[in-house]
Amino acid sequence: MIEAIQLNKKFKEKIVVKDVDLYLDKGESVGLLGPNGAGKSTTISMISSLLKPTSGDVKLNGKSVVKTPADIRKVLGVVPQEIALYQELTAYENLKFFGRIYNVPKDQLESRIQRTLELVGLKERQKDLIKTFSGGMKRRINIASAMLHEPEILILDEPTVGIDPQSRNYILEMIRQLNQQDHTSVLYTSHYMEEVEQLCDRVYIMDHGKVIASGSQPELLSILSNEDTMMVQLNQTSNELITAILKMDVVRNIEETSDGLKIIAKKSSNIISDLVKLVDQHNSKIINFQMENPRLEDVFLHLTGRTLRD
Ligand SMILES: Nc1ncnc2c1ncn2[C@@H]1O[C@H](COP(=O)(O)OP(=O)(O)OP(=O)(O)O)[C@@H](O)[C@H]1O
Repeated sequence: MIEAIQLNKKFKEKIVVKDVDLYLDKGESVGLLGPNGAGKSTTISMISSLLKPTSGDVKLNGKSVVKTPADIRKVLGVVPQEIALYQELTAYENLKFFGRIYNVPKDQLESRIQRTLELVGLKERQKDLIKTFSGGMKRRINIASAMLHEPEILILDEPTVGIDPQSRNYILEMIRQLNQQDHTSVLYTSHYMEEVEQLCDRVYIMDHGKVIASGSQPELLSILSNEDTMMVQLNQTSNELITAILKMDVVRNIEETSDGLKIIAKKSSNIISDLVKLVDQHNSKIINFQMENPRLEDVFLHLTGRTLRD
């Protein structure tokens, strides 16, 4: 359906997106996961024809979007990172305005506004001014405005940043429904691993402007098939002990979390006994030990040596 081919973007001499290949098939939910500044927004701006690539192309059903941007705008709804609403107008008035911009036929505008308000759960608040809404509610109206022309494809740029957990869950559930029940294709950017894990069939992991890994979640997790992730709780810990664990041959990473030490190590049969000995030498004790299932965050760490939030 949509295909990005060798997309590149330079701002002055700075390369911000490099050789990005990406596709989104009909009905799919695809995630673009990467830390701040990875180039996600720039990539989707090029895909949605808002920004011209320095080189490369984007195709919609085989036809160049760069040459004929009008085609993609008809089938695409874009929810940008910034909330773009008129604060002094009501939710209803905002949607009416956006409906006209998106060329929604006049005789369908009213029913589409009511349907999208229902979708985002704000029908009861339609007569209230936007300035009285919480950040999460504004975001929901922003999503509604991108849905008025009933797009086949929805692109969302970090739609849950800076909003309360309740609105966040609401938005995630709403996007899931749009994808699974209405078969809207979704391209979702985020630096929250959990959201991408929850929503997306396939994932592109971006870092420093490049796609560093892509595939279904099981495919991406298989990158870690030679590693074990374990959560270890100690009765007491010290910097010396953490440094000593990190120095163990098989240990690749260690992170202090609220649940204990998260240790990533090369698969080995004697890691547990070696760990017990080391902990003992430092006059500490393991009070809980658990093998963890690897997650997308660990894939990113494995590939870059950093966490998504570094
Ligand atoms: N118009 C611009 N001119 C110059 N540099 C830019 C411009 N737009 C983006 N950049 C730079 O390009 C890099 C990628 O930015 P982009 O917004 O695409 O990243 P992102 O992954 O979406 O991150 P974020 O979540 O922080 O928006 C950043 O270093 C950013 O400063």
